[in-house]
Amino acid sequence: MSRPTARNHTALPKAHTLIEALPWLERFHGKTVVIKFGGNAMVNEELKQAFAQDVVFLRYAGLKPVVVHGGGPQISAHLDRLGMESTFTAGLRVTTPETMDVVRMVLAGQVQREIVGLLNAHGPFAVGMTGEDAHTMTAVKRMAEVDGEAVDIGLVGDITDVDTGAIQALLDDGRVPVISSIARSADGHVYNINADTAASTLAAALKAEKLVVLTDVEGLYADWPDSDEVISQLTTSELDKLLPDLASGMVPKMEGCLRAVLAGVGKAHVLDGRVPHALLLEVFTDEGIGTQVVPDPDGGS
Ligand SMILES: Nc1ncnc2c1ncn2[C@@H]1O[C@H](COP(=O)(O)OP(=O)(O)O)[C@@H](O)[C@H]1O
Ligand SMILES: CC(=O)N[C@@H](CCC(=O)OP(=O)(O)O)C(=O)O
Repeated sequence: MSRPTARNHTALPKAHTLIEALPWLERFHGKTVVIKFGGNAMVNEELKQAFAQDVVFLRYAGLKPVVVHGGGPQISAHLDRLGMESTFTAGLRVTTPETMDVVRMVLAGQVQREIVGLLNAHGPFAVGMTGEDAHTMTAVKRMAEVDGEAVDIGLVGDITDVDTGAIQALLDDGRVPVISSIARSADGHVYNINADTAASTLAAALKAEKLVVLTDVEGLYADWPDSDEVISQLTTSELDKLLPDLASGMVPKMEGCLRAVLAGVGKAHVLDGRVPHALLLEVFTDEGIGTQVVPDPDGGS
């Protein structure tokens, strides 16, 4: 079979595309990137495989990707199959002990396994774990806030401590940790953690270079749901002012981005996971996609 020659007229644009990645490869080599793969971004096989290719590409390019996954729609679908209702208060799932069993089974037993399988089709990279493993995330019970009142929503937790030891050991060994948003409390309860919160807390604890949140919208809309104009960049103080006006789906994401950048993560991005290879485009090209949160120029909040 004959190979196209290097003089082929299609070769130069390809070389330009590869060279465009060079400054980013230089900048991010050896750096940790936390990627939150939302349940709503796991729409079809093609997108899931493109996501796995991107993560493995980052790994081969010398970055240290850490995947934190969601699975809200998958949990709701399973509860539905069991004839159990899904109830959300202030964007958080009301989690009874029976619901928690399903959350744990779907996140750690189904969604995480699927992502691990997709990544490991490329090599022995992915190792699945939950926040329970090796005390990676320790939680306390979290209440929801409705009209200024604290509401009990069951076994929903907030992370109080992160032990990055197990994740670091996996990264040092060249692995890609794939983490489900479940955590244990010091007194042995298992809590359901919002996956955006888990990803941003881990990004902060790992002192990641970047947090990338993949979801099912193009980014943060300025005037949602009335307009689809995406805010391309926000500083932490601009985001802080905007947070009280945001609708529920975006609150944990944008709160997480703010928390991560204030804690020293270089940048946080919300990207459209329905666009194939959105992750790769964000990390390795000059293309400005989605919404990025950057530190204030003066270093303040
Ligand atoms: N200002 C906003 N900009 C974009 N999306 C918004 C905004 N406010 C609320 N949303 C909603 O947030 C959703 C994303 O959150 P969520 O459904 O929790 O996704 P995921 O499963 O990826 O975590 C969007 O699909 C949209 O319906
Ligand atoms: C407390 C809480 O609401 N937990 C979420 C955990 C999964 C999640 O956050 O998944 P997405 O990122 O796909 O929404 C839930 O039970 O749905």
